[in-house]
Amino acid sequence: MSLCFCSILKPSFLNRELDSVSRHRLAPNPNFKPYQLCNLRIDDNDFCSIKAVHTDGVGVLYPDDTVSDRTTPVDAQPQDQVDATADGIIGTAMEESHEPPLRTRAKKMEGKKANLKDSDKENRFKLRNGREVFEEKAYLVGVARKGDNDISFGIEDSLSELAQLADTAGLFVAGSTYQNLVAPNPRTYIGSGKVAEIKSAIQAFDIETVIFDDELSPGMRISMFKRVLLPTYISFFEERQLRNLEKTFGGDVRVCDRTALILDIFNQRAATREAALQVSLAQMEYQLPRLTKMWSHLERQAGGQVKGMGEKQIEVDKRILRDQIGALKKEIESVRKHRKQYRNRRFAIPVPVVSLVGYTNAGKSTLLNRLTGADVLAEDKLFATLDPTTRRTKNGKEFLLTDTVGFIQKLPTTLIAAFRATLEEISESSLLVHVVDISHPLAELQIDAVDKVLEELDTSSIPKLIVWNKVDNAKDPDKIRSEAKKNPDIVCLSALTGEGLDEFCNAVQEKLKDTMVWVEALIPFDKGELLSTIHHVGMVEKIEYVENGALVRAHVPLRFARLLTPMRQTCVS
Ligand SMILES: Nc1nc2c(ncn2[C@@H]2O[C@H](COP(=O)(O)OP(=O)(O)OP(=O)(O)O)[C@@H](O)[C@H]2O)c(=O)[nH]1
Ligand SMILES: [Mg+2]
Repeated sequence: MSLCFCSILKPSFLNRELDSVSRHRLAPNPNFKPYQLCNLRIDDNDFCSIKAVHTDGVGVLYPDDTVSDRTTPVDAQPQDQVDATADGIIGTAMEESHEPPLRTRAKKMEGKKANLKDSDKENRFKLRNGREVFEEKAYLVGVARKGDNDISFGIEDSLSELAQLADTAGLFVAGSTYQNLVAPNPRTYIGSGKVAEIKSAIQAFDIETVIFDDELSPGMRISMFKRVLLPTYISFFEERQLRNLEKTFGGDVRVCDRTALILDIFNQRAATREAALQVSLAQMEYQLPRLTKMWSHLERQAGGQVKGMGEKQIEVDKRILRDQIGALKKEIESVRKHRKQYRNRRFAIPVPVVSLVGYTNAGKSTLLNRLTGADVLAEDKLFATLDPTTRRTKNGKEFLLTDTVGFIQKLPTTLIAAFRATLEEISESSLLVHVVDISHPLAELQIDAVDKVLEELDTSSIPKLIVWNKVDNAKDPDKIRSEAKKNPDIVCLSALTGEGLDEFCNAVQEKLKDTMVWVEALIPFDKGELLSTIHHVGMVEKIEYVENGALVRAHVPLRFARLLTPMRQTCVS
């Protein structure tokens, strides 16, 4: 019987040990019914049935290829029993504990260990987040577009970034390859010769996962409408690269693409409920078009006796998935409302908000920690930060600094869409600080990639300041420093050593001043608290104490200036 990794909600493509942790976070609502499709086995060696758990019943495909009714009731099995029999894909309802049952993990690992040579055993299990995790071997594949004159990442750079992503996801990169093509092969992304070469590499290196640098086509049916309007479409059915490659590589080799890898990292790293919900939404939206034909194996296996069943099942799955997407969107909306209320409360005290944006690993969190004494995770891994953190700066003038999720080239649009709510922080800030890792050989391309995302987020009206970070790590720091001096919008610093931080704070103040309005107001003595707020949030030029109060000349945020209206004497904006 052929196996089908057809889990709708299989949250992690790679490190399954962490799956349950994330899924538990996704179940804050008891009415939020989880369901997965999973491969079950009855003994240690053989898969005996494919079981589909739905909200209204279970469909089971037995070894003799007969198909049960979908309304077969679910056997109430203890969680750990089911986990132990599933092929690494946990297939039952969520439980309260964040830890997968110890017995299950031990059993899964024992199985893997047993298949390894002694020399491999010690090296393949790594401690991650206090847990022993099996480190899968990955092989990376890319396509260099011939005649592509775009100023973008070269294939080798793109593959080395993919290797960093794989490392962040906890994979061991055993090798990589690429092919020069005018356009990716619609059936298999790469040519047949390359496919054969990768097959040999899979055997030679004992590869478990092959990762492609671009998003592989899921195999969507092209509608008649598109066919008529867009005759350049290659065929009636867009080829299914992912499934074709899986079939070709065969066995247990998993095929995934850059988007799936990024989603997996996000899934592992989502630390708050909002982030977990957003990642889950992105995963479902990524999965939806990939459900096509997933069930066609049922028709084949049933000898064509249940013609149309696969098609029907896809529709059912899609409907369920769409319902889940709808429910998730509602949950995200309610979390978002909460966040908005919090933001509004924050706005009541009109301290300017400065958002740190930039390419992943540029040093945003390190800068936030330096300036605010926060303790945000900052490490040499991609996508260390997923949730925005806002803190008040400690030195000199006050402003709120917000750390945000990093960007990357080829950022999946599903992810941008899912994180749009979080990224609202960016579009509502008074100033954007674009943090660049100036020591990175591809700094310029990274700047372009970030600018592209910022454009998508419609931030053109917000003033920007550019920070050239990691100057301590640059090949020629003096040259960088003198280059930066030539441009008033650029500050050169090192968040690690502290060099240039004062200049940075001054530059932020100058930029913020441009966003403020000039006021001259007479503050009565009994409104002393207004005077201290002006000191906090604005820039006071002069205070004169006169008979009936303090005459203040200052730059203040527009919202605060409105509060001062009754007391203003003259106003030049
Ligand atoms: N040499 C040097 N290293 C730095 C500097 N700033 C940050 N780093 C290092 O760069 C790595 C990434 O820093 P983070 O602050 O996590 O980067 P980030 O932009 O928040 O990354 P994401 O959250 O993944 O988007 C860490 O290992 C930091 O120690 C710097 O000024 N100099
Ligand atoms: Mg960060």
